[in-house]
Amino acid sequence: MSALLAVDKVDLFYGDAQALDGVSLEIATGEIVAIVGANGAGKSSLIRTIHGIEKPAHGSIRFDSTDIAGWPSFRVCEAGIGHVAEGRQVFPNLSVLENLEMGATPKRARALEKQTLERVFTLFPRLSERRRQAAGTLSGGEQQMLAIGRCLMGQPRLIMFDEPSLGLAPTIVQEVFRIVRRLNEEGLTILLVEQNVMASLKIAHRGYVLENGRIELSGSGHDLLNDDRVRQAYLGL
Ligand SMILES: Nc1ncnc2c1ncn2[C@@H]1O[C@H](COP(=O)(O)OP(=O)(O)OP(=O)(O)O)[C@@H](O)[C@H]1O
Repeated sequence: MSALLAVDKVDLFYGDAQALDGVSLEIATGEIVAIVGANGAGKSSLIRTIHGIEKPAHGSIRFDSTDIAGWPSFRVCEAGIGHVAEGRQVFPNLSVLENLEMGATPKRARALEKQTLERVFTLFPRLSERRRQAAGTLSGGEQQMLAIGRCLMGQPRLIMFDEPSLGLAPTIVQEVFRIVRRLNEEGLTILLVEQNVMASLKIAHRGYVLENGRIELSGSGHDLLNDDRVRQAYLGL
């Protein structure tokens, strides 16, 4: 397996507190990989470290064979890693269209802006209908679609989703998972952090279980769904 992203022995500290402890994982081109873990296990910290928001104390993060550990976020983004952050981070006073345009910051994305915008509007017709509307007046589900659309505008090769279904109604949650799967079918590689463990392992090719900042278990989505420890701790079965 040739890894698109390879995280190797990454340690992250907040002051004296260690949030990631020797974390290693790989994602191959074309995979959906899920990260599962309890509140505070370090899932967001992992995504934020890959994205250059947090700086690891040790370890390497190789994307397409280049070590990007410690790079600032804009360079990580330029390299082709997109991040749909927790909590639907849209600019509430800007229109849908302006929010989308702001996503096209990497150089190669600017050149393709028109085509990508059409792709986003095909994927999310509601955003097209509401392109002049202020983002802050969209429903929660529409804001999540906008956050995903804005990320796509940056032409990423890998998208990291941090809790994309958090706080959304069940039908919208299904829609979010459908979109994640569709993006993957269209060729995007995906790292998915979700509190909806059942749904995320169902669509994931592989998954990792993170506990107290350490990877404790890994396997195919199917094997993890059938693992007694996962079933007890995360599925309440
Ligand atoms: N900016 C910060 N400063 C200090 N400690 C932090 C900071 N961000 C996170 N932590 C701590 O690091 C640990 C991991 O937090 P993180 O948010 O990565 O976990 P998580 O698995 O994403 O949890 P959740 O599912 O609740 O979002 C927690 O103990 C948290 O309190």
